[in-house]
Amino acid sequence: MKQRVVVYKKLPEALAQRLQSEFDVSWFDRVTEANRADFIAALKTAHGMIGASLPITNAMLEGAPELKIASTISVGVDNFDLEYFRQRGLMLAHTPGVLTEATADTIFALILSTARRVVELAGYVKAGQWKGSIGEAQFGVNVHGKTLGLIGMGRIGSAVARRAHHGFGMPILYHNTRPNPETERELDARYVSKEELLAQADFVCLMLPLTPATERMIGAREFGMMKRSAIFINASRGRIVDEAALIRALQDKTIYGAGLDVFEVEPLPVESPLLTLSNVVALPHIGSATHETRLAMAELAVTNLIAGLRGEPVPHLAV
Ligand SMILES: NC(=O)C1=CN([C@@H]2O[C@H](COP(=O)(O)OP(=O)(O)OC[C@H]3O[C@@H](n4cnc5c(N)ncnc54)[C@H](OP(=O)(O)O)[C@@H]3O)[C@@H](O)[C@H]2O)C=CC1
Ligand SMILES: O=CC(=O)O
Repeated sequence: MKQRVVVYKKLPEALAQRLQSEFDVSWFDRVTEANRADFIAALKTAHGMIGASLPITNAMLEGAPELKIASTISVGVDNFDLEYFRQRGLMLAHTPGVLTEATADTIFALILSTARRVVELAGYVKAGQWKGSIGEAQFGVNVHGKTLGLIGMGRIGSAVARRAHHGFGMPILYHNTRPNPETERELDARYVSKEELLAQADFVCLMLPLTPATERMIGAREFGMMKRSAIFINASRGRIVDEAALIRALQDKTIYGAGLDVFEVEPLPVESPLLTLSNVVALPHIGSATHETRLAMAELAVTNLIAGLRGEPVPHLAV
């Protein structure tokens, strides 16, 4: 008998066929309130599941006694309770590496567009407000030569630092759980405490996983420690930041601006004050969203899933 798989994100046709040829598959392009009960019912007999962008609760998995592996099409694994996976002996696979460069590109887009007010001023042109030569009211701030502070210098953080160091001559400060001497040598980066980083950096960029230790790691106290000219960049997870404190810091001009790809609640509610602030660039969680990268992520996630179900070594296990 074929093993059963539940897919909860639309997959490219070739990958869908790869799964279909080997497994008995239940397909959900995405899970909504309308089909949530069907999704949970499908899990009851599933051996494997693959998808993204959906919090998978322990209650959903309690009803899935045959489950061996969940394969997420993301590097972040915060949609799962890792301790539950460990206790049940379930595998959780993810997609590190293949999205590193695309996500670093997005972060650099946020750095540049926030500092140079690209989105705001493109809107000014489109609105027909460009009537004469621009003046100080439209000036931004330099990126080249400014200090980049990275909280989280892992795969993506290092790729951002490489762009900053080699392309923009930016001195790099970083803060991890521990120093990384190799990265320091390669990028001439300096390991500092979180407090020193917040006080010194012109751009404070978060590139961390969301974990119990990082949840709400940045709040009013931390914004208060940043330079008034600092630009805050977050493309890791919204819940690492106290969003109400961020909004206050931006409204009060405690900091200069923010470039954000992630939010406490996604999609960002249309009534969020963040959308009314001209010193904010807000993106719809597009860190890895290029055709090439999303395909590579889906391919890796399918490879992880198939390996797990065949009892072979899984290339990228988070648990
Ligand atoms: N916006 C988007 O679309 C995307 C967002 N992401 C997010 O980015 C995150 C990072 O991805 P990636 O770079 O591949 O992950 P890595 O594991 O390579 O890097 C994470 C870094 O965070 C550091 N870190 C973890 N916990 C702490 C802590 N408590 N204090 C200080 N530093 C800490 C780690 O330091 P150490 O090595 O010392 O443990 C590590 O250097 C993902 O988990 C995901 O949430 C990823 C892709 C796309
Ligand atoms: O947010 C995206 C991820 O891959 O994690």
